[in-house]
Amino acid sequence: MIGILGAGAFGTALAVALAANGPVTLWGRRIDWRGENPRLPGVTMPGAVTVTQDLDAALACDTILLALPAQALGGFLDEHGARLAGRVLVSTAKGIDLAHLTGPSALIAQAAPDAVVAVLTGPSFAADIARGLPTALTLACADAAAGAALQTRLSTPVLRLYRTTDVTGAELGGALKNVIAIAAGVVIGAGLGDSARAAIITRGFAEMTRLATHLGARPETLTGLSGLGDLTLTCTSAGSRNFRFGCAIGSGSAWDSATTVEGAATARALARMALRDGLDLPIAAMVARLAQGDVSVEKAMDRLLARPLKEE
Ligand SMILES: NC(=O)C1=CN([C@@H]2O[C@H](COP(=O)(O)OP(=O)(O)OC[C@H]3O[C@@H](n4cnc5c(N)ncnc54)[C@H](O)[C@@H]3O)[C@@H](O)[C@H]2O)C=CC1
Ligand SMILES: O=C(CO)COP(=O)(O)O
Repeated sequence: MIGILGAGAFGTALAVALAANGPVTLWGRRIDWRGENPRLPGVTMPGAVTVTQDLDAALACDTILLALPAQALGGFLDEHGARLAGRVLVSTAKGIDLAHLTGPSALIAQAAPDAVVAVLTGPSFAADIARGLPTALTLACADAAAGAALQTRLSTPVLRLYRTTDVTGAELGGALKNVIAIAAGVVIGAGLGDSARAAIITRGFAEMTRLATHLGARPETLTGLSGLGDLTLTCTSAGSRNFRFGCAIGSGSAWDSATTVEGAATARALARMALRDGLDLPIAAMVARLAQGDVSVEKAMDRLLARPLKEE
């Protein structure tokens, strides 16, 4: 049976989609809604989904999807990680943990060393998945046989999973694209135009590839759904919270800090990793400063444009 931890927009959307394959237990720490999750308005839960605040019910499942935000995952695992032993654990968070400078799969593997750890990522808005719109994702698992079994188990007629053993590449693609989506939003919010956005996407992709391959990812994973695919979606759609957050920075508009924006903390993590490893990640470093209000949009653009001219 499938359990999902985290009854936010994405956990709820996955529960709705996977209910097509059988019963699903969806756990949230505070379920103060019935029938329709306010984080996913207009979506009714199928009968095959049990929504619960009882963590034991979800932990009784053999396959568990962790749909908590990246910066919340470490705390959750500190408290409950030992109880995840022996399960198949699928991370869906798209971020780098600021405290440990690692992706969610490493945190999970550390908390539950004997578990099979996989990553589900790729271009997919929760609202699209919940509405049953066709979606293609990447399922990454270092254990090829376990990955193939999961691929079958988590695919539905409209949710098409492609598999890879490159967990590092798949996970980093999903985390890093959020940072570039903020940058793309800043460009659009500040009225700098579509040409500048295309430049940010392309140079951002170069940064993503530089860091991911440095950390052991296969370059071709970055050009797949989890990298280029998700980068394209989030840099071009107002459906993305990271992109909208960037737009708000660029236009000087207010932003609701309760909204999950994974790219802000991940940009800070990347800035630290760049320093640690001597890497050049100028867009990520600038996003980190913009997200914290440490630099104006004008200064950020001036600084990026004033960098020495170089080969592409
Ligand atoms: N919303 C989307 O379209 C997609 C989201 N994702 C990823 O899924 C992850 C979750 O995002 P969303 O569900 O959209 O966020 P959300 O903001 O809708 O929901 C987050 C949920 O996590 C819960 N939560 C936060 N801290 C917690 C803790 N310490 N213990 C237990 N529960 C906690 C919150 O109560 C909330 O229900 C993120 O990493 C995001 O990047 C991935 C693909 C698509
Ligand atoms: O990861 C996503 C789409 O693939 C969702 O993006 P946002 O978190 O920016 O809304």
